[in-house]
Amino acid sequence: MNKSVLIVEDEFIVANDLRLVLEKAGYKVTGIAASVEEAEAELRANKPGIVLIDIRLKGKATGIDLAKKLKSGDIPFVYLSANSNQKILEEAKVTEPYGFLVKPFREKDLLLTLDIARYRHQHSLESKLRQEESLRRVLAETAIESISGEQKLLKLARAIQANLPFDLLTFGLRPLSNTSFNDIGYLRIGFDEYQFIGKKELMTITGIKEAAFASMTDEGLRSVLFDSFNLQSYLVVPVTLDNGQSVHYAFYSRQRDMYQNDQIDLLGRLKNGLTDLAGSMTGRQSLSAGQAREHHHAAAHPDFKGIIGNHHLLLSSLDLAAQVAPFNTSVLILGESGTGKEKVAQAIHSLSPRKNAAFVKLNCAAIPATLVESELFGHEKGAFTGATEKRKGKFEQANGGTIFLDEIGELPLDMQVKLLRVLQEKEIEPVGGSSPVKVDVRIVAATNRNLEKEVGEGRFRLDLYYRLNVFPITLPALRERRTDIQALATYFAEKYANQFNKPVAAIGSSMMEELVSYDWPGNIRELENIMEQAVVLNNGKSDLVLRQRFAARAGEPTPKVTVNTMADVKQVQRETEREYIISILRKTKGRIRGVDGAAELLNMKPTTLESKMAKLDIRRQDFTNS
Ligand SMILES: Nc1ncnc2c1ncn2[C@@H]1O[C@H](COP(=O)(O)OP(=O)(O)OP(=O)(O)O)[C@@H](O)[C@H]1O
Repeated sequence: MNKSVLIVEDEFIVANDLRLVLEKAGYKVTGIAASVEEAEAELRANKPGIVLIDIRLKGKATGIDLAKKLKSGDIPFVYLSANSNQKILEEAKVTEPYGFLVKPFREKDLLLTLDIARYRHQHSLESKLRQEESLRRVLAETAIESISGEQKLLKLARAIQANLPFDLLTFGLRPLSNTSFNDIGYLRIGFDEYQFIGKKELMTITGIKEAAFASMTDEGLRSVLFDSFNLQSYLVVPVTLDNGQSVHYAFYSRQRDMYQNDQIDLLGRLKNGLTDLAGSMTGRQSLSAGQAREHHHAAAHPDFKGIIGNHHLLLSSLDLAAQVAPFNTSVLILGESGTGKEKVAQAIHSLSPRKNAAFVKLNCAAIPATLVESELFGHEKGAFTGATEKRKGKFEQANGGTIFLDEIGELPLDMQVKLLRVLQEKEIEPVGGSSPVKVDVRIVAATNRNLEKEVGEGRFRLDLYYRLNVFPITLPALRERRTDIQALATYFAEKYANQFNKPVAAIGSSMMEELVSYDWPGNIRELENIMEQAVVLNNGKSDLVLRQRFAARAGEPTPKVTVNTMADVKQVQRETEREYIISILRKTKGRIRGVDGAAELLNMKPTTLESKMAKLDIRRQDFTNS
């Protein structure tokens, strides 16, 4: 990106000061505008590398209005504001700024913010360009491959998903023919799994009768698809073939307002490739040639193995993870506790070229503030009392690999400054060390806090927030993807049955109903614990059942006294499990092994029971005389 800046600021003295600072630092100032109109005129004359925008300006339009226009023109911008209240931060956030400076700011903050903004823009642009390039290649290769139209559409579906997310992709000649309906499509059913939808499948799923196709209109078909597949938005790309025929690709999503200018522009740039592909699909190989169909039910993407679920919100997050994985870009994973942030961080590592190096985790909330620095950066022998030996910190352990900084919102402010330095300089300073050490580490951070709020309240540095927020991925709460609960519960039931060497029991229907309607404040971790407990307590002959009723019902506020935190959930489970094992041990008078021993009654291996008892603080001898 070129080092030119447009300043949009209505206070002349401030604007002039900015100009002097920027010019001294080697930037070219293309102009100073006091209002949105003036800024637009400046932009027409000169396209700057970056724009500094004051939020409140002369005239009716605000800096936020200008930002929206800059965003669609892909010009990066940084806000300047005298006020950092949360409401303004939230409004500004919607426009996805590259930085935010709170007045008054120091010269060095200004230059740092511009540096970060340029870095972010360059990285997001680079990865976008690389992806588009590879997509264009796939289109060209698929167009000349001699495979069926259905297989071609499947290839397109897989390749384009990350750039243009969809839940259903259809393809067909237009206008709809009343003699031969030959639309084909793919429904996304897993991360990399698609189900073919042809006329037959459509009739089965939607209940449309053969006769209805004769008078089917485009709108009629769309409304059937919307109802049957629970769709909320769509985008159609019409292309015209050499012979004058018109063909429509249609992308449908379960998310509202999924398709914006970005995607329309992308499709515009891909139009030639899509036209060639459409030509090859409607030409030699007819669409309904009846060739062997690839009903694609393959296992999910290998690197997302163990991440169960196919709700569209989860799949969108995994798309982002797959998209960013190959690059060194920092990633910020957001989501409530127990939603799978660490799992996704690991997947990003194993999908990256760093996969053979270390993945090192540090939970910023779990170490005392005084030890964070030496945990992260290591220390020299004698650096502080107790430092009897030189020790490598997490950054050095992760060299060449990935560091996962969990609960980044808990990092003390002085450590935030040091972390920012590592991000910029790519070097660390061990505690008590005299010289910095170069490290090559990719950072994936996670938090369940609202970082904007933390910034607004002065607990999290704005510059670090922007640097980490280069690529945010938000994981949905379990209650937002209830359709995945059954698959997850079954997965955990099998996992723990195998682990405890017990037969896999079915989940009783009333238990499943409760699981699906519960609000899951502890998300997947809570579900996993509940399933583990149900398996442990199962007698191996009947279905799994819930041992206690949930505290929080769907739609009802979580009662304060019972289960509020993960720790509460664990405590309740621990106690129930403990009570149950104790009741069995009372019956067997402390006998664990043999016929009618506690292990047999609980249908678990005696050694498993013994380790459970140790974990739950239960002593066998307490029951031998009772
Ligand atoms: N989609 C998934 N499929 C199967 N298991 C999952 C999935 N997501 C998470 N888990 C499991 O749920 C538990 C919690 O996940 P994880 O530790 O990744 O959550 P987290 O968001 O990092 O939690 P926290 O914020 O509390 O650190 C783990 O045991 C993990 O293996």
